[in-house]
Amino acid sequence: MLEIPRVEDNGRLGPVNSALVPRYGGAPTYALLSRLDEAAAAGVAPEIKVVGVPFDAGVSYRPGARFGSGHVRQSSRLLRPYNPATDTSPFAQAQVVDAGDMAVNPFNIGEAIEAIQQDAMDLTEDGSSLMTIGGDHTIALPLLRAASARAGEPVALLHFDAHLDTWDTYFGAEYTHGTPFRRAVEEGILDTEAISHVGTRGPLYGKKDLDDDHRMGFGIVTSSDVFRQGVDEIVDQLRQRIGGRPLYISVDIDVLDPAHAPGTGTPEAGGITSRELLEILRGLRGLDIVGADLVEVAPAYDHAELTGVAASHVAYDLISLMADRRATRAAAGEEPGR
Ligand SMILES: N=C(N)NCCCC(=O)O
Ligand SMILES: [Zn+2]
Ligand SMILES: [Zn+2]
Repeated sequence: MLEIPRVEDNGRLGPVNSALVPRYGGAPTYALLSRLDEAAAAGVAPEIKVVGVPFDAGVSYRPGARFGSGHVRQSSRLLRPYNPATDTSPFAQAQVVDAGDMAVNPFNIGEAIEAIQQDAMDLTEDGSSLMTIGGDHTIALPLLRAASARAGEPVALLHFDAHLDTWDTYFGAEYTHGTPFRRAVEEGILDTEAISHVGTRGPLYGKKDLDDDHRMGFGIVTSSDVFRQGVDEIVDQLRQRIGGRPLYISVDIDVLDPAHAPGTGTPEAGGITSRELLEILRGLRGLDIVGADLVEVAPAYDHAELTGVAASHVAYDLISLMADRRATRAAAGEEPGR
C-alpha cells in the first residue's frame, strides 16, 4: 500500500497533505482525514468521529438521503486545516477521524433506529463526540437518545430546519423524518427549557402544528426572523436560552434556501443562506456541544456539488466548535469530556 503523507499538527493526525498528494485523488474520507482503523494503527486516540448514516426509509417525499454521507465526503475534499473565521485549527485541537458508515437495515425502520442508537453508544464509549453526516431526519431520534444517555441528563436542542419535524404520524407511522422531535420530547430526552427550531418557514398542515410545537416547549426562530433581526441578535437569544446545558445540534440541510442547497428531499422557498447558517454556528462558540448531525442531503437533486459543499462546510464549522470546546477544557485542566 502507498504511504499517505498527512498533515501532522500538535501531535494529531490530520488530512492528507494536499501539497504532496492531489486532493481529488484517493479515497474520499471526510476532509481527507484518516479512517478510524488508520488512526488506531498510528496509535492516536480519536476524540471526534465523523460517521455516516446511509438511511432514508423515513422520508415523506423525495428519497435519496441514503446517499448523503458519500456525497458530503466527496464534496469535502477541498476543506483545509485552518479555520480563519474562528482562528482555530480543528484537526490540531482534537483528533478527528472518519469512522465510516453505520450498517442500517433499509427495510425495517425500527431495527435501523435501534442499530443507530447502539452504534452511537459504541462509538462514544471512549469519550469521543460524534459528527453524523447523511441520512434522513429520522436518525436524529436515536442519536439524541445516545447523546442524552452519555450526558446523563436531557439535552438542549438547536434544530436548524425549514420544518418543525414535530408532527405526530405519517400514514400511521410514528418514526419518520417529520416526527423525531415529538418522539424525543415524549421520551423525556430533551431539556424542554432549551429547545429551539431555527430557519423554519413554508406552509403547514394547520395552525395546530404550531400550537402543538409550542406546547412541547419549542421556541421558533423563523427564516424571516434571521433576515429581519440579523445573525447577532439571533445568536444572543439562542445562547441565553441554552446557557451551560449539554447541547445537541441537528442540522437539516433544507434549512438553507434551495438556491444554496437544492439537493434535498423536501425543499421550501425563502430559506437562509449558507453564510447566515455558518455565522450563527460560529456564534455558538464555547457552548457545551455533545454531538451534532447534518441530515437530508439527497445528491440526486444536487447540482455542481452546491449542497454537498454547503453541507461539508457546515460539518466543518460544527467540528470546529466541538474541537475548540475540547481544547479549551483541556487547557483549563478540565475533563476533555464532551
Ligand atoms: N425534511 C424533513 N426532515 N421533514 C420534512 C417533512 C415535511 C412533510 O412531509 O410535510
Ligand atoms: Zn426539513
Ligand atoms: Zn428535518
